[in-house]
Amino acid sequence: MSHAWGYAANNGPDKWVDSFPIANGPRQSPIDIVPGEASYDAELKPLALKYDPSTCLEILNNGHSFQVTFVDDTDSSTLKDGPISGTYRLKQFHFHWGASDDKGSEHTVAGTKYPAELHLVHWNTKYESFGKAASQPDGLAVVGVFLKIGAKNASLQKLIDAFESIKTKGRQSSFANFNPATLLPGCLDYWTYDGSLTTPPLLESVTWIVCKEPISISSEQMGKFRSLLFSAEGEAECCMVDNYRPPQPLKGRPVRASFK
Ligand SMILES: O[B-]1(O)OCc2ccc(NC(=S)NCc3ccccc3)cc21
Ligand SMILES: [Zn+2]
Repeated sequence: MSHAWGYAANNGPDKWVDSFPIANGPRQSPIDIVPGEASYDAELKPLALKYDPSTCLEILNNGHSFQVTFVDDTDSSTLKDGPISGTYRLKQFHFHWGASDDKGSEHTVAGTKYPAELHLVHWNTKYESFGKAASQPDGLAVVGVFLKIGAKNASLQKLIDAFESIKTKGRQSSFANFNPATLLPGCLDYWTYDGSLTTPPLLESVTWIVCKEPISISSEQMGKFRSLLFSAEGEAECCMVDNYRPPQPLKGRPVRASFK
């Protein structure tokens, strides 16, 4: 596509294949997770997540979502065990959400859409950088967490309190001492499968780890997510909503469960 990719009718998920043919590849994400068809694997280990809040660097609006980025030059914030081998470093986390509470997540569970989904992005330290890892079949591991409407979430509120400084595309501000572990559900049971980035370049380098248990977000907090803008300052305002790719064909891939 001549213009940058996005989520509108003229540059959205159905158009991405024009510039990124891998969009029709064999291991694309997200998928619809059908619990009854996932196979319990007793060899799957519990997730070993170790996050150091001092590695938190900044919060930014990249025009597709808002993202919190981390210093990833040491093994201070890592993911180990679970379905992966070796050490993966936390690079960033971001969210996908809908214009209304009946949609917004990328993964779905037996067809059920959640209002939002968190992605914690980690890269395999057997490669020298995120960029190098992102092109390798075992390069990335992303923990997905569903959000459901309920009680106000104090941890999400810390992110929301920074939104006025990143309302428009390209804006960023320093963001320190945030512990991503406070965004995880109490139970870390998960489904896992081999997939891809869900945004261009759609690279097929992601071991997906999708938590069964959602975290809560209040309706008011969801409204604040929807007050961010896809558009840059001075452009016609375009609310940042529906920044999710719909489920893609499973193409025979196994989905394993860490729980019975
Ligand atoms: O599918 B996701 O939305 O969730 C998981 C995830 C991880 C990363 C991205 N995209 C990034 S970091 N692009 C920049 C980039 C991509 C590739 C090489 C360098 C730089 C999107 C998603
Ligand atoms: Zn994502």
